[in-house]
Amino acid sequence: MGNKPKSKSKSKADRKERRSAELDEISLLNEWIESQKPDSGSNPLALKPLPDNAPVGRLHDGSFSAYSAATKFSELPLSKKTMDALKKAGYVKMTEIQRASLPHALCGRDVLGAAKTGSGKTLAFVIPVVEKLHKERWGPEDGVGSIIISPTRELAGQLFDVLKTVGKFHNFSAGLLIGGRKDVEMEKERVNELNILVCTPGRLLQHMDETPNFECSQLQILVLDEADRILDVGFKKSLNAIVSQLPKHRQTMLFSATQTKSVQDLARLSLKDPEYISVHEKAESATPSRLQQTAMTVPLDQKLDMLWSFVKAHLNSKILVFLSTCKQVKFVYEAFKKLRPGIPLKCLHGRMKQERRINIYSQFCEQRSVLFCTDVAARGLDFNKAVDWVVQADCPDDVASYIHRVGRTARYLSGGRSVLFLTPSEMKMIDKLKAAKVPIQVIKPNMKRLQPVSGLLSSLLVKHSELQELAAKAFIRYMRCIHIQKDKDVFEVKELPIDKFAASMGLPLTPNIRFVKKLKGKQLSVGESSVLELETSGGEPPAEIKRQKAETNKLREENLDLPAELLSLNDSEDEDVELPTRISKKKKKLKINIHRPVGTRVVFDEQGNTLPPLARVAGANNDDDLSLLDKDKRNEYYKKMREELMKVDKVDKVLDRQRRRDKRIKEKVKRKRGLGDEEEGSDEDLSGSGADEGTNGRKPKRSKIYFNSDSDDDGETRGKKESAIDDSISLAEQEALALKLLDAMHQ
Ligand SMILES: Nc1ncnc2c1ncn2[C@@H]1O[C@H](COP(=O)(O)OP(=O)(O)OP(=O)(O)O)[C@@H](O)[C@H]1O
Repeated sequence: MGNKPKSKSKSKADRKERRSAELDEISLLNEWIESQKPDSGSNPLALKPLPDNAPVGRLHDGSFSAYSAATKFSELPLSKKTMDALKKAGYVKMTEIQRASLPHALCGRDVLGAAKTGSGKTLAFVIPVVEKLHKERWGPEDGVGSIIISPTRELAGQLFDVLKTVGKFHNFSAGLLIGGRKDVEMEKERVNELNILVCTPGRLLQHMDETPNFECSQLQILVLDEADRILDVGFKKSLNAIVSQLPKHRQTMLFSATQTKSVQDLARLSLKDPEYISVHEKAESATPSRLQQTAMTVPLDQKLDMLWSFVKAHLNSKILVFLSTCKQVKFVYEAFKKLRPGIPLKCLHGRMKQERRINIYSQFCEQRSVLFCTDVAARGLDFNKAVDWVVQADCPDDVASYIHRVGRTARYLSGGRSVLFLTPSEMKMIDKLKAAKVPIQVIKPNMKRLQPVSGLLSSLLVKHSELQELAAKAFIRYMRCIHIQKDKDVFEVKELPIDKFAASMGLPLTPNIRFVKKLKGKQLSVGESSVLELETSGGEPPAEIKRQKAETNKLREENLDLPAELLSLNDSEDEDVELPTRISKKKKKLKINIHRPVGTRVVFDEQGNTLPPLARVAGANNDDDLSLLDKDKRNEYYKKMREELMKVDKVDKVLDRQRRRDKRIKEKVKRKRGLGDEEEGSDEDLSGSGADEGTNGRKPKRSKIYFNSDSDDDGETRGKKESAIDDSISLAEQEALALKLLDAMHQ
């Protein structure tokens, strides 16, 4: 007790002493930074490095060491707190981008930094953020001092971790503001106390719009990681809205492996004489030197076979597989999982709940496994233990996207390998990659080692109707994705073997696609009924809208936190889907494709649910997913089913012809009736006569019969009446026959 006042005064004195030491340190750092500023526009990498063990900081003569020539963190004018944290994390030597940009950034300049993937850009902006606020003695009452914006939630989370590492011994408050989190109300209460925000654009804008008293008028530093992505059209509106609420007087830093060079973009951010730092601009390749890159031609309908074979051949690796849409990721993941390849499988896409996304991300960091993902994982992510392979099963949108995807492997000093599957029509991508200094080698796949998976998939789809729906959606999404791609040199729907592709996914029939019209075409091989052609009746949307839509769809795939006005540009989830396995909500979706191949008619049960064509076989043996793989059994079943369906088709055609004839006659009768009215009198008379048919013994007039045939008479009467014009086979008989056949199929 007696000691208490003493220790209190001691701790007060300690605090005072610490504060004064901190102030001294800050003033020394400011002096050091100011006196040794690198020339504006100079490249620190061109300077001769300081000799080993050379003194750093204030020298004997009162001058300071030249930090622009620093190669180690310890040679930079950094606070002790930051230095200790870097040391603790094991960071000693700087990477090239860090050496080139930190001297400029530490003296408050705007920086536009570009360096290969995995080259350490994160520390190049996190250190200046922390140092700036430290030197300004930023505290909770000062509000938001720095904002770091990332295009994806996972990347924002990763940046937040690096910030925690570097700021470990500092006293700032920092917050991760990303969409998909439920605690937004709590966030709103606390966001005004945060000094550093790491966020996605949508969530930041949400706070700007909704959080009372949220303001960033004191902002010191703004950072855009993956800047070219954030400046891209998909984020344009949100970024403009954000920037309009920030003070113009601030430091701005933009980093990416594929940096923007657009003057317009930079003007939007009001950069002041930025330092352009592109450390690998003169390098031989735009990708890491330890990365081995290959590409191979894989016909679209063999893609899944190739992917399956690849996975089976690399069971001890950590593999990242990129596909172009969420639905494909879901389908391939679910289907392959059921086929148990012998390695854990995971999937990551923007439609997943945030918690699950985080779990999957951390599991993949730790485990040898295959992660199927969309471009949500393409940028910035640094999976803890090295990724061995990046497989691009679907062609990336452009060269930049390729570079970021392959950049998930061969990071920092480690090596890695990548393979790109290209359909024959996508091979032009190779020229584009080579022109952008990507050393990619085209190799021939070893077809002997190909393990076909399509047969297994069709069996799976029989058993799991939900998988059939998923496959159909994946198919449609893929087609739409190709359709909206802006680079038509590479992506062309018309070049794709659509029916074969659907079959390779195990689909019993090719789903209809709303945005395209099926037309007969010569590109098709026998057995394929159609090619897809753009529907032109409504007129093509202007290129910019198409592009915005494509971009927005892409962002949706990545589930970035988009503002509502951008989301409204999007089609609803299933807009293009006309699935045989579900009843569409909108009436107009109920289209019948009369051109579909013979034998692909869909069968419904009593509840109106469709039955997969092989459901009967599946029902016979439920124990094993692979039980339907008896080839003979399956072929026999297909043959029988085909015959039955052909019979039904035949009857359908007769019925159709009959109906059309009925219609023609009806119209004729109507026309006649028009005349008859004049001749015979009232309507009453007409209908009455028809109803009386057979009772007065007179042969009724044909027109009256057909007028009545549309009434609610029972089938028998109708049959009798119809027999008056066609005595070969009645409509009722034909319908009964059709029903009988359908019934036979159900059993
Ligand atoms: N100076 C350093 N010393 C040792 N390791 C470092 C250093 N700088 C960065 N790293 C490590 O290198 C890896 C890649 O760094 P980082 O994620 O910052 O790369 P990047 O350039 O941002 O890549 P991308 O373009 O893919 O976003 C990380 O694991 C990081 O911890």
